Amino acid sequence: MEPGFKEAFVRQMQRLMGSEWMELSLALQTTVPYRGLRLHRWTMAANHEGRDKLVVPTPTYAISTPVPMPAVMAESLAKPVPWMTDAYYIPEDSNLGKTIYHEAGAFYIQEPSAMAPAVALAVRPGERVLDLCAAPGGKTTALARAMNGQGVLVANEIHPKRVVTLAQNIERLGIPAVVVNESPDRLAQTWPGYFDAVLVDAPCSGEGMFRKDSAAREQWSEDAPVVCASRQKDILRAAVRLVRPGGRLVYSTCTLNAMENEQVVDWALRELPLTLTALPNWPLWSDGRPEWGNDNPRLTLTKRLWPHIGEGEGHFVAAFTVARTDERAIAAQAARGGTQPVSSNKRKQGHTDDRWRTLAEELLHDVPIQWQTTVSHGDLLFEAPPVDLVTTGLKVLRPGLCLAEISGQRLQPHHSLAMAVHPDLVRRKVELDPALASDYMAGQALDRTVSPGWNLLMSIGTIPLGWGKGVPGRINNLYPRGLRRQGLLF
Ligand SMILES: C[S@@+](CC[C@H](N)C(=O)[O-])C[C@H]1O[C@@H](n2cnc3c(N)ncnc32)[C@H](O)[C@@H]1O
Repeated sequence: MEPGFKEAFVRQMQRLMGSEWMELSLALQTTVPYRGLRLHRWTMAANHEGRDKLVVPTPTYAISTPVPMPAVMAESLAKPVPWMTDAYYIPEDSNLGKTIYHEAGAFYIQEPSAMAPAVALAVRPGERVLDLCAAPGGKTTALARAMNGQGVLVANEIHPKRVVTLAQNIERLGIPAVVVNESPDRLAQTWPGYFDAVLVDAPCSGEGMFRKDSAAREQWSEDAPVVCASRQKDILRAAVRLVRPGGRLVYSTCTLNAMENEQVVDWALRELPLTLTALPNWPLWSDGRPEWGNDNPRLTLTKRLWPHIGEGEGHFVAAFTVARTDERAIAAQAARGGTQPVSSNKRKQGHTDDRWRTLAEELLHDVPIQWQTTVSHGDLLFEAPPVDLVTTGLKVLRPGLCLAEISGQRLQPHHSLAMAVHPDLVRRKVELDPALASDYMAGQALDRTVSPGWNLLMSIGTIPLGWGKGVPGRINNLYPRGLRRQGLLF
């Protein structure tokens, strides 16, 4: 038996792949896993520079305007990931994850093959998009980048602990998403046919991660693919109901197992109102195998990344169009105005909170329409959810961007607002050099003289880091205690 693999796994792969298993096995055991990152607040593209501020009104969210990556960082990113814009391979021992730039959401570290499902969903600004199995948020954050801060993005995670991590990543990357903690079935009952595009990055037996994750190898059992396939079908049944007629659904896994890949897709094509659509010809990805899924010839439209062939870990992706759905979905589509893009500033009517209005006017040159009223949730004030998204009765962690929090008698701007707001909207900013930014993220007060009493957006270049407050002789540090780290690199 090959070291590190369970016997039943080896038997299963030999049965499936024949002699090719030897190549895969060798690659899994003798080559290093691929690592990558996606630029998020940064871009390598030159065309984001020099927007004409007289013509283009300042967008509400920073995410709408990625900024050019510093040349010195760009030099270390030599090899692009071919299937994703602004994504690069990084060395296995890269310490970019320990830098101030990572903590500020300039990029997201993600295994390259895992970038493909968000590309496959091909979302556009203004769409209504759901990431149904979203934690820790790798794909949600890519979807948000593609949506440019426009439309409705909902990130759902069923697991109560994992949804907290999801919300933290969404905050760090400055994303104005709705975050929910529900079962797919409950969402399907509440939002029939609401979304233009739904991503199902399904829980799976994780065989594609065996090279990089010894825990995945140890946790695998012979039953896992059977249990996972049954769960995947349940999730897909619900997911289909969430998509508008004619909308898109992407199904992905990080397993090699045919039972969870080709066989689930073959089942979905027979049981659900779905047709497969072609994916781009990503370099070194292979077609799905019809012989592993009931000889269904359409399965060549699905894609696999094999760790012994492609430049990434194991992944499977299938893209569907939803042909028709139930009557509730058709009625819901008519009610929301067909396939029209949704305007991000069309929000439910929240409360007009005088304290928030005063704070917002003090902080911002111009208070965007969607922040003029708020909804409250305990001590927190949020932007109201999109106008046509029903959230009553759901476990909603974040109905939208968190704007402010009540602290004693006072209202303070929330860290999420600092991370999401477009810096050009903010009245008072303090730009830090990298060394000072590292001190700030460690929680130190900064020795600078500014007018006392002001809330200040601290930033590195134009990338926001958090709030500070002017007091005589220094800037008090409002970076959240739970996020502080000593010795971040720069
Ligand atoms: C592959 S992970 C998602 C990774 C994520 N999309 C990303 O890119 O960071 C699958 C997720 O599905 C969740 N999950 C597990 N069982 C589920 C179920 N029955 N319904 C929906 N989601 C489930 C898991 O908690 C896990 O967070």
